[in-house]
Amino acid sequence: MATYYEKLGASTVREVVDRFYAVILDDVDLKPYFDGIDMPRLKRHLVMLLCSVLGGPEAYEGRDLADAHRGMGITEEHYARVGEILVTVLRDDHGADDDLIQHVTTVLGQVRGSIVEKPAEAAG
Ligand code: HEM
Repeated sequence: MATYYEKLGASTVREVVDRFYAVILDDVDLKPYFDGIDMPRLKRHLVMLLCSVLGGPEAYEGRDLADAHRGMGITEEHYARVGEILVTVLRDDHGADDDLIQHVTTVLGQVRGSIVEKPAEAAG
């Protein structure tokens, strides 16, 4: 059976990552996190990560996600927004099917705890 990676294709993954960061850098709340960041390197690492999450042969050679995001004070809300951007780009711009979206959503749930440092305030 074809992996998600085979269905989508490596060049599509690169397009997804390009578009993903373009949308993020266009968001006034998210942009400041990326000030001074080496974007080509960041893109390369996210492409590797996404390829391996989707079942491709690339090994992820970036930093551990908790180490990479430590001290940024990423909020629950910003994490959710970034996750939505990724899902929207995959689904609406690149026609990813429900199975693939479900898989990515599951992984986003799994890594959330390593990236979010400021959980949403409890209501009330
Ligand atoms: C949604 C899930 C996320 C994934 C899968 C993800 C993935 C990654 C990856 C693979 C890297 C590169 C690590 C390395 O340098 O080796 C990275 C770095 C980074 N991420 Fe994320 N990220 C996520 C969410 C976020 C959010 C919500 C923000 C901020 C709003 C963010 C901001 C950054 C920044 C600024 C860096 C660069 C760190 C540096 O180079 O010093 N990320 N992320």
